[in-house]
Amino acid sequence: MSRRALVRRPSPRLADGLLTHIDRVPVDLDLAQRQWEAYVAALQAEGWETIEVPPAPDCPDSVFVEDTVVMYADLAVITRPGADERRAEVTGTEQVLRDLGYRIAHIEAPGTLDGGDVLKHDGTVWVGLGGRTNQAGVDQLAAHLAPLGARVVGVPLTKALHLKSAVTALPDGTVVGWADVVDDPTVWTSFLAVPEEPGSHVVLLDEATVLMSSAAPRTRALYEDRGLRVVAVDVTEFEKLEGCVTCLSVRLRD
Ligand SMILES: CN(C)C(=N)NCCC[C@H](N)C(=O)O
Repeated sequence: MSRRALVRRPSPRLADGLLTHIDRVPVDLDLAQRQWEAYVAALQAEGWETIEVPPAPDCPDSVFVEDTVVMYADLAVITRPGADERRAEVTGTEQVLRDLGYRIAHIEAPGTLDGGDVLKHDGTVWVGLGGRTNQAGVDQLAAHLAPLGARVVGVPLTKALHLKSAVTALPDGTVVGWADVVDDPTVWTSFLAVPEEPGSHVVLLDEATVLMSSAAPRTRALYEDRGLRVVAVDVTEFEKLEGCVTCLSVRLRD
């Protein structure tokens, strides 16, 4: 199986990115650029080929490329972001995926859907509803993915920006989350509350390895005790903009 991931370098306007649940604090652009390069290098060191979506310098949040598409098998569902300010970001992602040979579908108005609201594991696709994603967006995603055998489940989300701001899944399907912002943990048969907010976001690099923020050392230890290998990266400048490790890439598996 080839392992490729989309990434998009930070805009010079990164510091103007949208904020919903946290207060604005100064962002160090040079540090953000170095952290992004280290994030890309970490993916590459783990055997992932990275493909850059052309930069979108006028879009402050464009580094958060995860929000522009939902990948499922050979299908790329291009999103319609819930924030007007982010709508222009999808064009570059669509072009790259088209050139790579993926089938393309779109979320259309009145639907809205952000990739950060979509958590996939083993044929089930949970979609956070209540922030950037609406019911029409969930319904359209379900229609696009049904022929591929996916089961799409809308889940309430009122306390965090995106579903993956609140929960992600470990390789064994355990859903890990920061309990304060999880509306209903009973959605998942196996839910594990983690001791630090940045620890609730993992990117699966392979069946035994996760990428996570270095700002959650106790959660890292918890994952290592479960037998996982952890790759940790500094993403402080993106965390200041309500981003996390998942938002900075889109994994393509085929
Ligand atoms: C899982 N997460 C959090 C994401 N996929 N995206 C983060 C986007 C942050 C951006 N400032 C915004 O407000 O859109």
